[in-house]
Amino acid sequence: MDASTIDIEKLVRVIPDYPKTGIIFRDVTTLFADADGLRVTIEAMAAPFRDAGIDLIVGVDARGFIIGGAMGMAMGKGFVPIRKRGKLPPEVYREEYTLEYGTSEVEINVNAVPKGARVLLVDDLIATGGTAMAAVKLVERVGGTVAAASFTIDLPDIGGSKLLRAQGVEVFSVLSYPGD
Ligand SMILES: O=P(O)(O)OC[C@H]1O[C@H](OP(=O)(O)OP(=O)(O)O)[C@H](O)[C@@H]1O
Ligand SMILES: Nc1ncnc2[nH]cnc12
Repeated sequence: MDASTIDIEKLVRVIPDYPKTGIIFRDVTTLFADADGLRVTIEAMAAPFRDAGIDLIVGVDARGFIIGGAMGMAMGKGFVPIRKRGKLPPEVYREEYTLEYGTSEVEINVNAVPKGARVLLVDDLIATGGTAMAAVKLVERVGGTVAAASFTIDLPDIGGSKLLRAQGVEVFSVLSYPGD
């Protein structure tokens, strides 16, 4: 099956008012539990960046890890994790940020990215862009550049993808939900 014959949107479960009232939660675990859904999504996320001179994939704890390893395999690149606070061994850099339903802190190992590396940032979803902007800052602090970012889902009206583009990052998403 290819992207034209599988409706991946149908595989994303929608949960209103989770984890807080007013949030429409878009759950990709149902999409990734489906073999064709997983493959078609990863291929679609990788396709725009095959000739973009990407050196490395970086993904954010935890749903970004499901995508990150698969993207590394699909593109023949390595994968580096950005983790929630306290999960990586020293030495790390840390950034605090706000997301659609709270605040959090993420970390990267100080030597995780070769100096000057062109990074493709991947995650399941961009809403406020708080998580992605924290990831951009961490990659820059270790000497790399986020050249592009690929998401399964964009919630464009919340503004994160616009913020990221304003930083000079090329942004792609497979699915988009205006109005969320
Ligand atoms: O654009 P933002 O408003 O920052 O929201 C997007 C982030 O929110 C979710 O992660 P979450 O922090 O819920 O962690 P999880 O992957 O561990 O579920 C999602 O996987 C993104 O990383
Ligand atoms: N609406 C949403 N659905 C799933 N994950 C999210 N992360 C931030 N906002 C989200």
